[in-house]
Amino acid sequence: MTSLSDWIAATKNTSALKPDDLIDVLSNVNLKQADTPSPTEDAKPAPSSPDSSAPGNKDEEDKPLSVAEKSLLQKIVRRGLIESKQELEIQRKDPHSPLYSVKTFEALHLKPELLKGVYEMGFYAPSKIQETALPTLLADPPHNMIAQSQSGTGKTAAFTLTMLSRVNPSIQEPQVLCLAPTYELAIQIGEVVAKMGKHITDLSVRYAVRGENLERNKKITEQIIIGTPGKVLDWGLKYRFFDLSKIKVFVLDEADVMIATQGHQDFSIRIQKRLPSDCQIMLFSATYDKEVMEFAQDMVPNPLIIKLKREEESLDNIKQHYVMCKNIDEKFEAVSNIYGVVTIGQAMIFCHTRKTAAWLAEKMSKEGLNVGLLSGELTVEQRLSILDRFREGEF
Ligand SMILES: Nc1ncnc2c1ncn2[C@@H]1O[C@H](COP(=O)(O)OP(=O)(O)OP(=O)(O)O)[C@@H](O)[C@H]1O
Repeated sequence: MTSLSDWIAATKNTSALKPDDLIDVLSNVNLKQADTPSPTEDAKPAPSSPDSSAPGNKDEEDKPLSVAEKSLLQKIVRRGLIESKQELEIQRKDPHSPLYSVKTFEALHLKPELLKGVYEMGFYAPSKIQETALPTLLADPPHNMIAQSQSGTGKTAAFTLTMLSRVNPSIQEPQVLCLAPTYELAIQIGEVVAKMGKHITDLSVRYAVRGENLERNKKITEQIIIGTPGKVLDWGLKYRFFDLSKIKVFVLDEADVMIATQGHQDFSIRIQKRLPSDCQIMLFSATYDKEVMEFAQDMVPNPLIIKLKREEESLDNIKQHYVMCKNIDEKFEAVSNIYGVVTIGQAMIFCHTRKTAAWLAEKMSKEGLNVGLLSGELTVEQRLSILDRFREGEF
């Protein structure tokens, strides 16, 4: 069983109250302020509790999310940029290459149509990782790079910018190859390419993912291929739909997810071996443990390695409270009391089991609140849709 502080994980827009006023109001609903994160609560659930029907508890049957699904959800949840205050750790294999960073996109001397695309996406200044990565990625001769930083720090935008600045739209053949671990992640990258490259004329992208097929003896004319390793290997090596030796830029995104997916690592290595020696290779990963590091170093010769330490979530402006409840009905009462005294714009309530979540959602809906249910039985697409609707303020 969990306490209310597990239920009420994040609330925002708690009316116009100042934090101290809020504490006063909350004390009236018997909330205690926590010195430490959520206390444990041993109280047994009342008979009416959905948790009490343990034997048939469907939550035990929850299929865990795959690494790729987690990564996709994280990408969607974190729509905005995470601006890190952490120092970058930079390792250079080539002692002669200059180490510098830029504070503006203009300083990168991008093609005007590309700069326009960047600005239209609302990017006014490079993110921390972009400041250091971009001058190196865009330098001539090109440098290889391994970059590790958590999701949302601007890696996709950094390699997309590099792909788009190196591609020659007047040549109708693949010059840029980007590998992603899943169909969904490939599409996400394609969307960024489309937005950022919107003003580049004659540029097109071909997805090499499940469901995409080509007639034998066809040649791909799109300049950028974004795909999953198996399909790309088939198209490049087995069917020769494009010439791997003409690739100028090779990106391997989500390397940590890649190695967690059966077969992807081998396929990626086989693709990499067919690339020309002057091809620029970039590898990105949210984590960088030993296995990822070994794979990265196999894939990327002579790289600049950039690592950005994970940003600790700051709790400075978040006050935590808890209510001691004997059972789940008391918990519901506590939630209702809070809703009774504070105007809550939006809230996320985390429950211990999906059954509890469904029960609570139904009870709250009956009280006239707009509630969305997000739990294990939904597909990734359904979850994304709920998150989108939440973001749009529907709940
Ligand atoms: N320089 C920037 N200024 C403002 N927003 C940015 C900038 N760079 C990226 N973003 C935005 O920040 C979010 C995260 O960026 P991006 O997807 O490139 O990060 P990432 O490290 O690849 O994370 P993920 O793996 O989750 O995609 C995106 O919404 C992107 O549009």
